[in-house]
Amino acid sequence: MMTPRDDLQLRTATASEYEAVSHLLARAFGEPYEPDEGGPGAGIFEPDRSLVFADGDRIVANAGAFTRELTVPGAVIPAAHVTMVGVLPTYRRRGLLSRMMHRQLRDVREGGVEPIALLWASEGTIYQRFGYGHAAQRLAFVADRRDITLLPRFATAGGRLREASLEDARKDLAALYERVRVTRVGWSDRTEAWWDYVLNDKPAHRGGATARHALLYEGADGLEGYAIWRSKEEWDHGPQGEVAVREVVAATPAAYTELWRFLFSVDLTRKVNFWCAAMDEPLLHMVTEPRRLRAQVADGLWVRIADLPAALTARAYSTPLSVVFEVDDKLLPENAGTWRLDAAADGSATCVPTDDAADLVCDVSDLGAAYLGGTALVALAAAGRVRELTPGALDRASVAFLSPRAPSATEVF
Ligand SMILES: CC(=O)SCCNC(=O)CCNC(=O)[C@H](O)C(C)(C)COP(=O)(O)OP(=O)(O)OC[C@H]1O[C@@H](n2cnc3c(N)ncnc32)[C@H](O)[C@@H]1OP(=O)(O)O
Repeated sequence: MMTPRDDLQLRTATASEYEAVSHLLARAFGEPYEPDEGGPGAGIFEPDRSLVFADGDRIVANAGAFTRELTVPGAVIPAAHVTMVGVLPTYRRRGLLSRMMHRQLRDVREGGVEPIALLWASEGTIYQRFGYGHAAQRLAFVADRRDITLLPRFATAGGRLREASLEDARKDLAALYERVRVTRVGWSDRTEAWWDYVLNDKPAHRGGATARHALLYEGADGLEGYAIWRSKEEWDHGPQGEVAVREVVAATPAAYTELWRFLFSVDLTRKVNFWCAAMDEPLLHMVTEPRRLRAQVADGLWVRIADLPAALTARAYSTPLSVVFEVDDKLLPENAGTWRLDAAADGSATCVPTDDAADLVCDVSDLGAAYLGGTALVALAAAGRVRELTPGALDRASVAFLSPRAPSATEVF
């Protein structure tokens, strides 16, 4: 590390500093800076949760958080959605990120409302040192649509597809998303300001593709699913266009089938690109040759337990469980120690300090990784991260922590 900048003071931002923070982030990410005064980014900015370092009148580092709900196994909970983290290139490796992360986690914990923090990492290597665990992987695929055939059992389901502009469809999209997101672990709530942000489709960001369209599927009882997508024209001895899928939200299997049947059949296109399919993506079970989806595993959500007993009792478990964890947490020592977690069949759970002998030994990042029910404790044990002291405890805890459907993430925040 270069000489630490202990002289710089950490403080929260003011509302008028949004552009200065955006400018800093553009520099840190190596992106062109685009003023967004009054734009969708400004609408979701939470200055009082934005921790900044200023050197004189220049903001040189920022770490923010959004106040949102997150669906976790069996519950919807408040969770700090950590975001907009950046340090100016000439201030890097002087400990500024570390100071922001320590303060942010302390604030989240002492706020007493959000038992966990979560984030998307620009690089996985950054956040594990602060106790984040990899909680939701995703699948990204770019398939040649000519290779993708639905199994014969997926005969046309009936219903109706219609296309609409994002603006016209917005109310319908929001209503359906709200219905579905509470059933999907890893999905966050969306206020009106969030819909402005999610549906923002600046021409400069389209890379030569069309505007985004909404594709809506209606069954006998009304709207059952939608997709947001765009296409890009390309020619090379014939049509080579691409369909880029932003999100697919379906309340019924019929909606899911018909939306994807359409997306895999757009005239003059060859490639279908979807970057945030779930690890248990249904398409893998719907097509004749799953291999041809060419799906690749990528990281998605990283979770940090801020308040261990609050977090472990906020979610539900797949089976009743009684287990004693010995947990290490260097950054938030209140989480460290030996805890008994009891989960009952009715979904309630208690988590209290105990003097009983531990069944399992782990780091707080392992509980973060397991929190959404997508990373099995048994896999973390195989990796040498979780240690079993009582035979059988690992399997029992592992099964209880798992979520029936894999957690997934719909949007980078
Ligand atoms: C949730 C989000 O917003 S993700 C976006 C994160 N931001 C970016 O990727 C933008 C570009 N990068 C940056 O702005 C900065 O390099 C940051 C924010 C990643 C790191 O900020 P810094 O102030 O340099 O971090 P800091 O000096 O506190 O480093 C802490 C430790 O992490 C390590 N570290 C920090 N960033 C990285 C990295 N990108 N790769 C590897 N190690 C890293 C440092 O080497 C240091 O290790 P040490 O404790 O063993 O010495």
